[in-house]
Amino acid sequence: MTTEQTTSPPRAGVGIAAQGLGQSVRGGRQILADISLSIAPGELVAIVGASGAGKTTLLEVLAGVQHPTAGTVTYDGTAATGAIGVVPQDDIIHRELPVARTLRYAARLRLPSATEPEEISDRVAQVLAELRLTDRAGTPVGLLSGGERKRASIAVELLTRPGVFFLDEPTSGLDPAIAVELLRVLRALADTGATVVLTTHQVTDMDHCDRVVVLTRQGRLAFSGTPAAAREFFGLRSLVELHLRLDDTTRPAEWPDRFAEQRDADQPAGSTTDQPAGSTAVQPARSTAEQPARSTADDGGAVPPPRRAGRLRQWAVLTARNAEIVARNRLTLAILLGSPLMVLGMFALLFRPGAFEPSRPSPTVTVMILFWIAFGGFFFGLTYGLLQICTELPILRRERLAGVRLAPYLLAKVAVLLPLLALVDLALLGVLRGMDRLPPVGGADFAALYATLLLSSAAALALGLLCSAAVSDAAQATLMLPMLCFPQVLFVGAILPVPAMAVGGQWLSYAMSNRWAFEGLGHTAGVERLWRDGGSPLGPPLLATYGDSFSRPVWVDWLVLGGFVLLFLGAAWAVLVRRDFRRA
Ligand SMILES: Nc1ncnc2c1ncn2[C@@H]1O[C@H](COP(=O)(O)OP(=O)(O)OP(=O)(O)O)[C@@H](O)[C@H]1O
Repeated sequence: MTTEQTTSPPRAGVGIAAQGLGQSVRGGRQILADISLSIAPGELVAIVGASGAGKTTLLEVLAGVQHPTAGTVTYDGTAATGAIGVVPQDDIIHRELPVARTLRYAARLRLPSATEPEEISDRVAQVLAELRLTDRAGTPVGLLSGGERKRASIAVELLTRPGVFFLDEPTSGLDPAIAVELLRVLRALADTGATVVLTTHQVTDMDHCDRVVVLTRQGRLAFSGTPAAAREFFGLRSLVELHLRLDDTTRPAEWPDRFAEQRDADQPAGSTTDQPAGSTAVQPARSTAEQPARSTADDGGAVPPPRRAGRLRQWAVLTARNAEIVARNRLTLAILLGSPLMVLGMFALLFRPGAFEPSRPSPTVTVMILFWIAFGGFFFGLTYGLLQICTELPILRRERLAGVRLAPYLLAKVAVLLPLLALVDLALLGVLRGMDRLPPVGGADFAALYATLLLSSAAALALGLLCSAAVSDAAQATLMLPMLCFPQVLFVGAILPVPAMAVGGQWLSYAMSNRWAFEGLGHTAGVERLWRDGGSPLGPPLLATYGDSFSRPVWVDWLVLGGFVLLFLGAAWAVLVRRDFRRA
């Protein structure tokens, strides 16, 4: 670890007051009960308790990430949080990008659109120095050590210079020396005026903090005050024995009751948020005189909401970041482009040339060629989209909290994946056309075939994004694949013509984007004329079974496919909105 000097401009810390907090989950189980406490600006605070005691829940409620079922949280006396930094437990930043690039994208997403590039560079350099990561700036996040990754994760939130940080188990999984180093970084942050609240399992972390908030297994407040006061309150020489002491009672409610009694005795009537004797000595990390310029809330006004980048800027930044992630992940790129090329090779091996030859056409082969091209476009689009969101839900959650909007997020996915699909679709049609697996259509008709296929891929991409938004992980998304593909094979009208389907099937076929792609391709490829007038006796009877499938003008198919694109994207947006990244 380097020991370079850090520049830590003063911050406006935020005082937090919680009153009567309760949190219940589905089924009525209460995770937190009647928690009242106050945290002064510039304090470094550890929330401790046994596993499952509700530490993360309390942290998220204090941060405004979860809404409590009872009680209130105020920040400098107001309900508005202002700028806060939330650093989740998992290392949830993209692993492919170097640290400095990650911070640059994060800064462009989080800072107002008008921020000059030089200012962003300065801010990134400052934060790298502050978290002692300058010499790791060019290293991909995935290659950092655990402690460095944690600091990189904190650095992301530091960019906006928030007055309060919430960190969920920042020291978990770190070796003791690295954990101490990280706590020093957090101490330094608090010393610049920021309020820092963290959860921890490590009792040794407590001694680095100004205040410890102790929860019982039942999610009740057993204590809030200085580490020294905690030792006195629990009758311990060292806080190492705290967990044993908490469980060392036949009556679990004993500690919260004692704490409440002591607090009531020490506080003026009506006050329930302060500490008992011994803990009232807790001061902000800096005295009032030392406090840096405070937010307007100090003067009785509301903490101003954080300004953030506009939608267009967010879309541009997310698009650039997605493109860089894809470009840096060579294997992913090879799979994205390589698997369609393999399918193309299979088509070339499967289908003989000349099926569209007017003097001796092969009507059944033409159906299959058109169907499989349509299905190929659908399948590539679907698989491109299916893993996009579910594999980065924690990242999205974190970025939502930092003000990233869902429409730019979704459209940035489309902006990177659609050009790749356009390449693949062009290769598919161009190669098959060059190998005489398609009719020798002119430029305009080729463009029409391409437009149909690309729209079909776009609809499938949007469907993939929708499903990816709806599931919880990659395994669920993969399990959806057959469910999504089978109907797009069975109800398209290629294997069984639409007029030959049962009524239910006919209705269902309207909802299959692949049907419209298949029929649009057939119309442009001149299937109707070829079967009716070509030199195959199979043609006219086959055409009769397909009814008017290929007679519709192709723009109708385009309209329907365009409608599917909008419908699926809109639904993906709505699903993400409903997911409610703030747990209720
Ligand atoms: N949304 C939820 N639905 C149901 N139960 C939940 C939900 N969120 C948390 N819980 C439960 O509430 C309890 C407290 O969870 P929480 O994650 O806050 O505990 P914790 O003290 O941070 O635990 P750990 O130290 O193991 O991370 C746990 O038993 C957890 O299973």
